Amino acid sequence: MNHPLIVALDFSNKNEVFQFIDQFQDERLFVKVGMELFYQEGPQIIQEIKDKEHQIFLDLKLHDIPNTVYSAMKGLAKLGCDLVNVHAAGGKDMMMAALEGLEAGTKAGEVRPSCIAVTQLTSTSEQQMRSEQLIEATLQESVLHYSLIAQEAGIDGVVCSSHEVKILHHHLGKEFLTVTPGIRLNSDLVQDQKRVATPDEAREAGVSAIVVGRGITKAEDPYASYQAYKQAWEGVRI
Ligand SMILES: O=C(O)c1cc(=O)[nH]c(=O)n1[C@@H]1O[C@H](COP(=O)(O)O)[C@@H](O)[C@H]1O
Repeated sequence: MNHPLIVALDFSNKNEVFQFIDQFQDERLFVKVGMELFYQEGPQIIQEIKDKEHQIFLDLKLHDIPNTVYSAMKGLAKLGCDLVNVHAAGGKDMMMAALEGLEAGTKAGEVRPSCIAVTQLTSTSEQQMRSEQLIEATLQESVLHYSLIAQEAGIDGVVCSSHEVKILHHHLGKEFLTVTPGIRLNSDLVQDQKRVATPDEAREAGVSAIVVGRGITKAEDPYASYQAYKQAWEGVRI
């Protein structure tokens, strides 16, 4: 993965999606289709976006028993996305089933989508994690633990916040993908996110890909905002 800035297409219908995408005539984007859009427009939205030659992260965060996740991933693999995800809390067997489903559903001659596991949502604080999930470890320890079981299951990487990336690199190596939402420019509102970072901080932490939604899609000038995020994210990578 070549350090993409992934734009979260959190829109409720395809008119809004294409109004947004059509502003980027000269750019091949990496976009994220999440639950809001997928549940309302269905699987055909994926092909319509692919027809415009954009790369796709299908973010449905699967979390169910291994058999169900296997079958769901087998179906999703046929859509030909670049990246999909599961919740690491579903467990190692479930993550292995997800990968087997993806292998089974990928068309001959095509590469299976990369699969990453959500560790602790970026909208979760350490205090919430402790009181609501009854996890006594620190948030970093919990993210590291989920990442370790994801790696043992053969998963390609994780979704976490930029704050946990250095410790993941230390224990899991730099090849293991780290995809971080909760990205904000200093001038942006934090909204419902808890563990946020700027694009520069994410780059300095060595993040593989950042995910940006409202900071771009709800900006007065989405194209200018995308360019501002991209510039900050690309900076000078070491
Ligand atoms: O899996 C994700 O993409 C995800 C995981 C996570 O821990 N936090 C998180 O915010 N996301 C997604 O990343 C996007 C962030 O959007 P903004 O907060 O608007 O930038 C949303 O589409 C979320 O669904």
